[in-house]
Amino acid sequence: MEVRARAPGKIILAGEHAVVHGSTAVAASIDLYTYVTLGFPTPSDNDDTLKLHLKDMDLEFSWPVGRIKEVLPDLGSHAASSPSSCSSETIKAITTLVEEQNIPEAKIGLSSGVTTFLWLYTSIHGYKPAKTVVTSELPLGSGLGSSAALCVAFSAALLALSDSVTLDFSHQGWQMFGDSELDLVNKWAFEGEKIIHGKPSGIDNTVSTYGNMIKFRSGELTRIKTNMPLKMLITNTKVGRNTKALVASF
Ligand SMILES: Nc1ncnc2c1ncn2[C@@H]1O[C@H](COP(=O)(O)OP(=O)(O)OP(=O)(O)O)[C@@H](O)[C@H]1O
Ligand SMILES: C[C@@](O)(CCO)CC(=O)[O-]
Repeated sequence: MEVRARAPGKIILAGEHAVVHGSTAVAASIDLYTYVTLGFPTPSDNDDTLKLHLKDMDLEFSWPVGRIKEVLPDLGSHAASSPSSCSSETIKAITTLVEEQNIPEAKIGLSSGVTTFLWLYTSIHGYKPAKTVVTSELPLGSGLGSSAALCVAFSAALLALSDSVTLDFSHQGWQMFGDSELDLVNKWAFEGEKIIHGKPSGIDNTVSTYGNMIKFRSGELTRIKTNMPLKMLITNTKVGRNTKALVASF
């Protein structure tokens, strides 16, 4: 069985950065998406590995599930329905798994995304073998929420194949999650964002999860419903920045 999830990027219209310190911000989703495809091998595939393919980045990772068990022996009973934070010991253990993959120096910035994947995957599906493919229309590190879209798309795909979400697999095309399922996606995505971002306010994963426009303050979300599409011209300066470092400097 295979699922494909997509999550949009965002633009913050007011309150960027100040939102980290409890001010109100307004954000809108944009029509550029990150896509995650997830599938489990069948027994006849004889494949006992967890695979991640970052297609646009031309990077492929593969971990034998036995190795994941060795490094992360204490996952306990993974519970898709109860999002939890990644402890510093677990981050250290996952970092070992990421370092063993020898990411080339020029692409080392992607390692936090890979760490986040391993945390979300093992928290929701434990030691199960799987194949995951990521593609994205979003530029990374440009303020358009690529990390949040990645976390939301990971969470949505992982939850779609868990017992916590019921989907109609005979349906062709995109399906929308219900409100309680979106809530779960958003909570897991926030836990993922914490790994990439350090101290996120949660606005990026929230607008990527619910779409449209939102007002956000200290974790409180107000959905702004508009039937009028908002036209925005976004210019890519191609000057990247690292949001984790920026937020930490305030
Ligand atoms: N498609 C992707 N594949 C792998 N990693 C990704 C992908 N998209 C985002 N990431 C991870 O997110 C990091 C970029 O996050 P960062 O928060 O710095 O920028 P952003 O999310 O694009 O911008 P902002 O948070 O300011 O809106 C990358 O370094 C990488 O670790
Ligand atoms: C810079 C910031 O305000 C938005 C990043 O897109 C950080 C955050 O709210 O987590």
